[in-house]
Amino acid sequence: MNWDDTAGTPAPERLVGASADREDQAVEAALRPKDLGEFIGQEKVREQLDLVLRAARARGATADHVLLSGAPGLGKTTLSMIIAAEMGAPIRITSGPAIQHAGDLAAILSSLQEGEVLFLDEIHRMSRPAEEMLYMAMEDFRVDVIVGKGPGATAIPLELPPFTLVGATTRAGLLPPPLRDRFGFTAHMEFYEPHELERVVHRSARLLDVEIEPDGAAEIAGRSRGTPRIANRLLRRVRDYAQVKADGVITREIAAAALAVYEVDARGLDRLDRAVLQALLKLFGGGPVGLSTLAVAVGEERETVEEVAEPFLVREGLLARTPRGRIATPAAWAHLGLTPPPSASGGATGGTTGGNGQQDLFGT
Ligand SMILES: Nc1ncnc2c1ncn2[C@@H]1O[C@H](COP(=O)(O)OP(=O)(O)OP(=O)(O)O)[C@@H](O)[C@H]1O
Ligand SMILES: [Mg+2]
Repeated sequence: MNWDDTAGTPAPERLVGASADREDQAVEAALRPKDLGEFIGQEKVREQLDLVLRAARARGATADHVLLSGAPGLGKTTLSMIIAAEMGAPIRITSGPAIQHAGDLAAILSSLQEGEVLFLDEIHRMSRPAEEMLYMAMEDFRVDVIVGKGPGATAIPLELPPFTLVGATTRAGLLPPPLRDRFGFTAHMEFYEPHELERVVHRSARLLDVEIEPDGAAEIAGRSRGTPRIANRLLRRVRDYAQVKADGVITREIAAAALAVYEVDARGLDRLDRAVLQALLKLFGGGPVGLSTLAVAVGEERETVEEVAEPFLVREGLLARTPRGRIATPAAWAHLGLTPPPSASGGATGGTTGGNGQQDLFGT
């Protein structure tokens, strides 16, 4: 299949995509660690959160509001549930987009029990009026409910029981400072190290009753882009393969063969990622080349290349965005097993073409 075939139709969820697809949602509940001890990695966050929660418990108080920030699939929802469990408190789950009006939020807040955890996912997508109501609720455990309209409208103050707000966002930078400041504790979730993902894979394999060898887990972990959700998803696909093609046991060979079928390479790049790199290297000598040109070369939308493929390539140090265009790094040549031409700039010493050095055939 050529990438062009999918143009105009919604792209299927990528095997290495970080957001949850339908299948993930169905199985994730079963794989979620239930307490801090079971939560793998994120040492700093765990240690800090453990102190915050222990101290609150010792005081017999409600825990401070917590903001969880980090990329999709790193464990924000999981951690919010752990916070409630550790506090022995019930949890109410909602999200920014679900709260369109301040009244929606008032209804939720006024029905909270004392000590309850309110998990507000995608908190950066809340409406402005709701956000302002939340400021007061977080700080003073009080909301003003507006009754009536126009000049006759009155604000009726409503006391709230103390609660813990756990906000989650993939875009901490988008939160207005007054909101960010009202959290007592902010946890920045990092991408996981391969050895941590190996533990995630072993743990999930145990829960799914799948037999896996340490090398098999390492193979899956190395292709999971630092993200537990992807590790769990790859594990499921490898399990299928092991059952159909072998005796069900996941070895390194089985994991590698299975993921080759799904075109996820040793570093976690999929077909689109590799198509972008290949075009950059083979057609444009490693760049610099404009985004639009690169997108045309792989038969994709500009946005797809920029938002779907590039972030991981940049994070992996395979591609760099420069004012003159996209360039490949030496690691990119090595990853695709290609030798850079002697003139390849790699971004270090200017381009190989005239003008601004950018090979932009179609304009940007
Ligand atoms: N530290 C961890 N240890 C073990 N499993 C984890 C860990 N973090 C996440 N997971 C697993 O990864 C999956 C995704 O985690 P979770 O849903 O909490 O991510 P998220 O940060 O809320 O993602 P999103 O931004 O898409 O909402 C869960 O099934 C969970 O089991
Ligand atoms: Mg989540």
